[in-house]
Amino acid sequence: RRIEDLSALTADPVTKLKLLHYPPHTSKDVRQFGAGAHRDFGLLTILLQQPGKDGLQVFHPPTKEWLSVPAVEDVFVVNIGDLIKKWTDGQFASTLHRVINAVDGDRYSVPCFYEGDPTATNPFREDEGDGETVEMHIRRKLDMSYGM
Ligand SMILES: O=C(O)CCC(=O)C(=O)O
Ligand SMILES: [Fe+2]
Repeated sequence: RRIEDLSALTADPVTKLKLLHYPPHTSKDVRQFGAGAHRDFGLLTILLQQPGKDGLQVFHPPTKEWLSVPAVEDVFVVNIGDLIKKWTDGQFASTLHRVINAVDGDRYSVPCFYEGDPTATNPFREDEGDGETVEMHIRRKLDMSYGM
């Protein structure tokens, strides 16, 4: 499909900006994280980390290792979400990631979740796939995570 065909996806997008605060990590419990392992729901997440406050880790499936993503000044981390994974039949995989506030003191981060136009359906396929809209997808993911 042509790139212009993606315009339905970006016509009137829903974006969420979260301001996150992770207190110092004091727990000795290895099962505890600032944010447990998850994949973001939507299209793309653009994440600003506080410089020097490492803590974000992404899972690398080939080696089954968790890799640290350094928090570098003026650098954004871009995460692929579940919606892209679904719409590209897994060609672009959503990253499994988690946060542990490893450095002393508080950690702040600012993720921006770009979900796309809630009425859009799969723009990568002529037949629109299963017809699920962005809104239906996000609601389904919220239901699964929080029983909403
Ligand atoms: O705080 C971070 O670095 C990542 C936050 C995150 O993964 C999320 O809010 O979905
Ligand atoms: Fe996330």
